[in-house]
Amino acid sequence: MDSHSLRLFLSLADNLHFGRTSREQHVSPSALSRSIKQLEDELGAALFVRDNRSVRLTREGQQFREYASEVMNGWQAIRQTFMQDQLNLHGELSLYCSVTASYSFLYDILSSFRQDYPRIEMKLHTGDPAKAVERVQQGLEDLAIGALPDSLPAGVEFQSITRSELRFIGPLAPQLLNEEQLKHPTAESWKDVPMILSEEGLARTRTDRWLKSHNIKPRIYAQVSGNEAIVSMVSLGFGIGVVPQIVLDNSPLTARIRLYDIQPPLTAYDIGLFALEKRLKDPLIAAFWNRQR
Ligand SMILES: CC(=O)[C@](C)(O)C(=O)O
Repeated sequence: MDSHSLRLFLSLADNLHFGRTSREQHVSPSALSRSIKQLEDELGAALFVRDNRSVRLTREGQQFREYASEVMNGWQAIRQTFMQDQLNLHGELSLYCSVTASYSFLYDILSSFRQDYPRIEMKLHTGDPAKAVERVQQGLEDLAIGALPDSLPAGVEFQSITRSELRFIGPLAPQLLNEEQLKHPTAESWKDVPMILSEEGLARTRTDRWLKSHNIKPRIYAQVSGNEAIVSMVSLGFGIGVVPQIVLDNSPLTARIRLYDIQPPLTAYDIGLFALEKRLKDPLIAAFWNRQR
């Protein structure tokens, strides 16, 4: 039994007409019959007497009608209270994320959050997601979005939102890696390959580990902060780089870069929300945190 089946029952009890009830409640006649039948099975009593022409409530049906309308009134009242609480919650919430995150999955999250909590003002700060955890730790942000590190610092909570592969990318022109270099990356064959790397963060650690496992000492052309900046440097032909797929999916420059198939691939990113554990009790932070689950 759920609020939907109670609503259908009450409507049929008012209308005493299957066709009209199914139209009013936007359900098919067969779904309506099924729902009523299920209620009757659960209760072990017939609620309606049906014959070809008419529908009538049984005595049990009349009793159940009183019960159902009390439950529905209680349900409406509690929903109203919760909605009022949401509407009353107000203040500022700061969120740090990359430009990519703000265009992609965060867009939907923020637009529905705003509908439910119209009086909470979001302060969005964009930057390099490699700084997400430290910005939350330093108390500069209430919440931040970034990739889950191999070990999460004590006191910081993480909640996953999406996954994204880490991809090696290069410019369309000039061609910086040939087939041989891709199939057999060695210190010798890669020694002159220019690389654009993140200054810090997980992509950097994972790339460094990969390079080391092939004994490659990278020729670092530039170190940049933020994945969007890596894509733009790479598309300009300055070097090859490593970025999460989601950044490519949202980049205006994808037509100017190529993807390299490097095996085995780097470990994918688990992208999500960070907050300080001790601050999760703050009603504004909790409102945002708990609705992602
Ligand atoms: C880690 C993160 O926030 C993203 C979305 O993958 C990114 O922008 O790099």
